[in-house]
Amino acid sequence: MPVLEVQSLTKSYAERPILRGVSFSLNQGERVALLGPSGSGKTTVLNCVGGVDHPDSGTVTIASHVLGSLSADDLAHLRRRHIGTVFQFYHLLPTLSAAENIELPLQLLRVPTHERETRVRQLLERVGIAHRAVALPGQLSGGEMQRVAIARAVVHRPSLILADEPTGSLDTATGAQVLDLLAEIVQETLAALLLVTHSPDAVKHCQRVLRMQDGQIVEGA
Ligand SMILES: Nc1ncnc2c1ncn2[C@@H]1O[C@H](COP(=O)(O)OP(=O)(O)OP(=O)(O)O)[C@@H](O)[C@H]1O
Repeated sequence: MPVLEVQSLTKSYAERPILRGVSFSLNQGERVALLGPSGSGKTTVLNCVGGVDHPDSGTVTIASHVLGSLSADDLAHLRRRHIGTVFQFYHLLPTLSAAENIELPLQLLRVPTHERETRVRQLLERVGIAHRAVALPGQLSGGEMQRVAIARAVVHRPSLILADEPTGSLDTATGAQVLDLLAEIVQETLAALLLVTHSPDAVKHCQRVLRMQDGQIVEGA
C-alpha cells in the first residue's frame, strides 16, 4: 500500500492548465525527487499533495485517506498527523525559540509534555543545534534555521515529508550538509520523501526521479 497515491490531477489558474493529468505514487521509505523547468507545476503538485491547494479533478490519497473527501477538520488532522514540510524560506515562527518551533507539531497533536520534551531534546542533538535551543529564528544562520525546520518536519514521525527547494536559500556547502541531514533523517524515520528541487546534488539522495514538463510527468512515474 503506497503512502501517497496521486491520480490524474488537473488544475487550471484563470483557465490556463497548470496540471494536466499528474499521476504517481510513493511507497513507505521511498525518496523521490520532483524535477522540471520553472513553471512546469512542481510546487502546485506539492501544494495539492499537502492539502493547501485543491485540484480541479483527480485524487490525492495519503495513508489510505482521500484528501478531497475529508472535512476541513479531518484534513487538518491528517496533515498534522501524516505530513512534515520543509520549505526554501524555513517558515519558522519568529517569536518562538528553536526548541519551541520543533515542539509545535507535538503540541498540536496533544502529545504529553514529558514525551514532547524528550523528543525535542533528542532531535536538537540529532540535527546538531542543541547549543542553539533557546535562540530565536532571527538569531540563527540559514543552515541552522533549516536544521530546525527539518527537526520540526519529522518530530511527529509523519509518513510523508514534503520538501520544496530546501537548499534554495543556502550556499553550496551548507546546502549539501542540510541535504545529507534531511536524507539521513528521512531514512531513519522510514518516512517517504517528495523533494522538489533544481539541485543535481539533491537528486543523488533520491531513489527515483519524477520529471515534469508543462504540467505532466514525462519520466519516472
Ligand atoms: N495562485 C496562482 N495563480 C495563478 N497562477 C499560478 C498560481 N500558482 C502558480 N501559478 C502558475 O502556475 C504555473 C506553475 O507554477 P509552479 O509554482 O507550480 O511551478 P514550479 O514548477 O514549481 O516552478 P518553479 O521551479 O519556478 O518554482 C506557473 O506558471 C505559475 O505562474
